[in-house]
Amino acid sequence: MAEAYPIILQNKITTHNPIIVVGGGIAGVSCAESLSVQNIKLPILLVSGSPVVKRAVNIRNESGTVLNFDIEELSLGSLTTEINRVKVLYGIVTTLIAEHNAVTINNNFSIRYSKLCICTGATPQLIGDESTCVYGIRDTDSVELVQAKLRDSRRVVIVGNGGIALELVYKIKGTEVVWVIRDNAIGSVFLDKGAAQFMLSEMGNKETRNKDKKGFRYIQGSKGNLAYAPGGVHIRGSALGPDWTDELDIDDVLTGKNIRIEYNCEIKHIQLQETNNSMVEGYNREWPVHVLLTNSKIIECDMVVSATGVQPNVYPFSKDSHLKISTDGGIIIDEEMRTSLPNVYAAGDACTVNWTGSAIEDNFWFQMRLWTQALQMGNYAGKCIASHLNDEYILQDFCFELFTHSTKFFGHKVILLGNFHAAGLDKIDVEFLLRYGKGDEYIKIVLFQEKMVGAVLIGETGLEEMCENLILNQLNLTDLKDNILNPDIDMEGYFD
Ligand SMILES: Cc1cc2nc3c(=O)[nH]c(=O)nc-3n(C[C@H](O)[C@H](O)[C@H](O)COP(=O)(O)OP(=O)(O)OC[C@H]3O[C@@H](n4cnc5c(N)ncnc54)[C@H](O)[C@@H]3O)c2cc1C
Ligand SMILES: NC(=O)C1=CN([C@@H]2O[C@H](COP(=O)(O)OP(=O)(O)OC[C@H]3O[C@@H](n4cnc5c(N)ncnc54)[C@H](OP(=O)(O)O)[C@@H]3O)[C@@H](O)[C@H]2O)C=CC1
Repeated sequence: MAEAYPIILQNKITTHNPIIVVGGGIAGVSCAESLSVQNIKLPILLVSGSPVVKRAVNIRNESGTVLNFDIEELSLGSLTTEINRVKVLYGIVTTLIAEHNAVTINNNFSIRYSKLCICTGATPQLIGDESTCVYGIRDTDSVELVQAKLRDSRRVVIVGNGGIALELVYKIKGTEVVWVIRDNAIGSVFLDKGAAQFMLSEMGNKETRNKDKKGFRYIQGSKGNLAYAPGGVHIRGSALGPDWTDELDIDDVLTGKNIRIEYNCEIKHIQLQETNNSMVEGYNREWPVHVLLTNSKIIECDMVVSATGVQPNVYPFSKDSHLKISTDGGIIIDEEMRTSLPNVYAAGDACTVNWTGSAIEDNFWFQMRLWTQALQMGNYAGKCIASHLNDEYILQDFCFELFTHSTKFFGHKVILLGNFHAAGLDKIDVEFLLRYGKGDEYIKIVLFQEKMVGAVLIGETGLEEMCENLILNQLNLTDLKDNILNPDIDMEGYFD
């Protein structure tokens, strides 16, 4: 292998082998930034396959651990002035030659590294391609393409039920949308059925049926939880077990918004008008694309947007058979961001964490491919690399103790904390506390064995700090849970 890829030391860059960071996304740039302030003498080289890089700026804490920041796009060249000590190279890493601690750039020349950090992100995992009128969204170019296509479209089919679909469905105006999801509620990657109902009732014109009392929702259960409405009206319900949302009925809420949701199905086949074989009799040639769903319906449309998740970019690194790849396609990393290859690290969407500790036990962090995690992982990878070079002990960063995500869906602020999905918990020991103010807020707190393990906070709830403290300190809430969401009691003040 070494013969096939002769190694040329890039003496122009350094007489020592640099630390090479591959990828100009948030993970790569934050890794380079983090390395630039560590106590290390080695040069730092950022290799990016794109001339435009992304950097997190104006980083601010919404509460102890909930982060928010803006994303700045800048030219690769300007990074050298923005980040001290970092050199840049516009090129694509085409081979990893781990036995020589080297990477090949553009199949042309190779550079040895002291340490390598792979931050190559992910690519949309699409159900088709442009030849079948299927489009995906990942970067600025793809957004522009989809926007342009949408402008000329009368009807679009959106498939997928995660972040992109949620944002797109909300934003599209003037084009009819048929949203195809394989679940029985929208936004299942981030939202439970109650939150989905909250979002839909915001968007649709139709009132939800006979479920609201004085502006708040009361859910029947069997354990005696409280559901509160803003303004202090409260009623005692009973247990909000994990299946409480099964009672909700959200069909057709979007009638009148030019959005139709096809639940519990997938796309089976896409047929273009040029094809002579029509799927069924009565094939309508007015529409260029005919989409056959697994529920046997046929949707006539102009285009399909596939918002169906991402696949980590691990090629060309995965050509090395010693690099362990997870079943989800990411490069497996340990607690100190190391891959299975010596001196090789990974961060951001490209990696898959293999850490012990889970939301079910005493750690409330889990991986999701998100901006915040790309930033935190890149930053921490820089610290890990420096500590290994200096032979120092490193404590895992605090940010990996609690999952936090701050975003906006359907125009509402959404904060997700800890095990907000109540994933993997024994149903018998789970309770939900709920506060629901129509159009205002939706709060769901997940208790497990009387302790808070997760929270969904939609709207301006002001509860993020209290919730994150209660999740982290695992206080027994048996005596407090009935009041924790009572808007008339200042629980934040109580815990101070
Ligand atoms: C449409 C959309 C909206 C999103 N919205 C949100 C949101 O609201 N909130 C949120 O938290 N997350 C959001 N995300 C997810 C978030 O964008 C990603 O999790 C994050 O940007 C990943 O950063 P990264 O640095 O790991 O990868 P990327 O940003 O994908 O960067 C990878 C970089 O590696 C480079 N590269 C790849 N291969 C090579 C190679 N072989 N050689 C050299 N360079 C290479 C690429 O050119 C690129 O510069 C969204 C994602 C999408 C697609
Ligand atoms: N505001 C935010 O936080 C945002 C975050 N993002 C992030 O960007 C990345 C890309 O977003 P997105 O593409 O929405 O990915 P997500 O991972 O968020 O969602 C993918 C969705 O597609 C579904 N899906 C996958 N394959 C198929 C298929 N063949 N047919 C039908 N449905 C399918 C999944 O269903 P199932 O769950 O059943 O597998 C899931 O609902 C993600 O990392 C996401 O977290 C994107 C936009 C906004």
